Amino acid sequence: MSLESIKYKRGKLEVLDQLLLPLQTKYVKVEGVEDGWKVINKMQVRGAPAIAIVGCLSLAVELLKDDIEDKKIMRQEIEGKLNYLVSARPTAVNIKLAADELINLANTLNADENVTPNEFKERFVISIENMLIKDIEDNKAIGKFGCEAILNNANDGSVRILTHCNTGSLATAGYGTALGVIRSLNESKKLEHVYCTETRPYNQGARLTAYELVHEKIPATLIVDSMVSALMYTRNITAVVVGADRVAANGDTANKIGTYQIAIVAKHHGVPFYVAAPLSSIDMSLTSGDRIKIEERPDREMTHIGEHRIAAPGISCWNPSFDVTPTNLITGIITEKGVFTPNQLKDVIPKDSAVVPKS
Ligand SMILES: CSC[C@H]1O[C@H](OP(=O)(O)O)[C@H](O)[C@@H]1O
Repeated sequence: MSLESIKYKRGKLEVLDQLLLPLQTKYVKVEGVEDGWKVINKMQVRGAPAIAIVGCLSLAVELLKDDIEDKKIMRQEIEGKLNYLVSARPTAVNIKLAADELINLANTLNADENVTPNEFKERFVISIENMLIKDIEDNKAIGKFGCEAILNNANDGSVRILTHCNTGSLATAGYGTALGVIRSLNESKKLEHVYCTETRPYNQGARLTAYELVHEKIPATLIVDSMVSALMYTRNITAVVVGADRVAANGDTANKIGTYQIAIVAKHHGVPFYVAAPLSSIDMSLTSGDRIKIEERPDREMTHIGEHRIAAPGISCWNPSFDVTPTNLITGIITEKGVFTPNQLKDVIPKDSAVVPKS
């Protein structure tokens, strides 16, 4: 068993092939941006933060192999390759924000006459490598703040949490976002039980979240997506914690398909609903969630499990990979800077952030 989704050392990148989990642990080499695009698009690696990190590391690996000596050409190559990587999956914003920041860095390094081509390459690659470290630091902070927020609102000593999809070490550089909150609750000895949804059709919950929870001996039960209402009716769920692929400026949140209906059920039962996401998942350039592009995935992901067909041949399918939960259903957004209500986001994002619309 391995929870290390990304294996990297300078010049060498491998990703855990999550299509084969939980039965097979196999790492796939990523030797450049073509490989990076493919492993992201095929969902061999997935999860908004992991997509950004693997995409950018694939560029770092390729850049170190190039013998380009002209900074202007290097800058142009970098911009083109980053835009290509962003096209692998449209909904998660993390890779777009990372690309914007790296293009800004490349422009700065290119314009600085005191920076040699080798210094350009070295500083650019270090900037990407730092993403691995920062992501884990951010996730630990998200875990801490989320744990505190949930325990502050819990009446009895122990808590019962529902989560959807996979937001753990397999979706990030490590520790996880919503699953990071669950790990922090477990470390606080206040976690009574976790319920994770199967998360059809890719089954991130049954195949990945269950895998992480069993691996760390966290008390958990797998439920079918359609059981969420019955679970809240029969069990005293303390809170729901989910991840995010793109949070709009007003707090509307795009996350794995099924999140929206969980939020509706949570509202009906008076269960607090939290989104756990780093600031790099917040897109301040979008005023609301109805402007978030929702990826539609191949029918086969619904009609088959592996090679085995489970749906009648000839039936048409609709397979959006995400839905948008409106801000009025969200109790709080747990970030590495603290927990905020949706309408506080505009005060949290740094004014010089790449995504703050320039007035
Ligand atoms: C911290 S991962 C965020 C997000 O990404 C997952 O989607 P996918 O498995 O399709 O990449 C899911 O929506 C998680 O909540």
